[in-house]
Amino acid sequence: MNKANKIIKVEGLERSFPSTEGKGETQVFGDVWFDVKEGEFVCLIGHSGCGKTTLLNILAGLDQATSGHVIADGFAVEKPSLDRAVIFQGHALMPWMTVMGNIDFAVSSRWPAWDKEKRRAHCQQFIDMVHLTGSENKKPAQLSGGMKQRVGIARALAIEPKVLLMDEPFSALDALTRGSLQDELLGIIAQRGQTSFMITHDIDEAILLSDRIVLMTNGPEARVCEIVENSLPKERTRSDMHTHPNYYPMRNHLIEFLVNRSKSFREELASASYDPKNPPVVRPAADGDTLNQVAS
Ligand SMILES: Nc1ncnc2c1ncn2[C@@H]1O[C@H](COP(=O)(O)OP(=O)(O)OP(=O)(O)O)[C@@H](O)[C@H]1O
Repeated sequence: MNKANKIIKVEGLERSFPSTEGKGETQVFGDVWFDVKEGEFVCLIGHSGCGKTTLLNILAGLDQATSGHVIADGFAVEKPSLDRAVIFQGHALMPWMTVMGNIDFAVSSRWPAWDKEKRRAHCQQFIDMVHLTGSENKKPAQLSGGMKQRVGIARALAIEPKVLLMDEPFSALDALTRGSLQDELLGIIAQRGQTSFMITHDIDEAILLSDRIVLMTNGPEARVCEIVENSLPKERTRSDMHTHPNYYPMRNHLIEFLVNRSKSFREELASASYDPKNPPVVRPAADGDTLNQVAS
């Protein structure tokens, strides 16, 4: 795995919509620059309305930026691609199809030349991976919320995307189901070295899953305030991460951002040292935070 290979490059992205007053435009976010490297898990955190879903939709090719670009594996994103699979908040499953049918539909789009037997064997691997063995012939209405989201994960991974894009995939689930799915996702992603980008409101989810966390200030005119490097060991689990000395420095830094800095960032933005192309990179840790400006 080449950590330096940037699979996604977000370059000066801006999205504006016609303002509700009918005059001019309202900028949701602008001058957004960051990247996602091969094999990396990047989370985006920000308050409601800062444009997280809009940004993810642009990464997926489902929406167009007002200005700026997204480069995915060397090419400008202009439309959806099977190289970028999306897992939505809702399950977005086809209700008339079985678990196998939903996954097979995606797999047959990816590899139209494969015969049914080959497709089914491929789908089965991913059904087994998300622990849905035995539920192949069930329809979405016969599944719990967690099972439906497992189908969404299996379907996204089965097309072997270069990047997995996730928009708060566990937010509608109860805490226990969310926890077990986070654990499973962590294991699957580590095993496959899957490059991933996830939007979340959940600080612990971000600390558990991500290598880096992009902090967005409040909208309108949201900006990337900072990039936080995860200072916990890569081999963390949900049950042991709280005991690591770097856990509270990480958590407190993220809470402080959401409670205060996401609102007051305009003052930091005005400081001469802030460069949107190279937002500050901070690594909160028990032995003191390290802050560095990293050239992109
Ligand atoms: N098609 C659209 N037309 C006009 N305004 C839009 C459109 N889509 C999004 N917006 C506005 O853009 C802003 C950001 O919306 P978005 O859903 O991206 O935020 P978010 O950070 O994902 O919020 P949440 O965390 O609540 O899901 C909101 O003010 C929303 O009203």
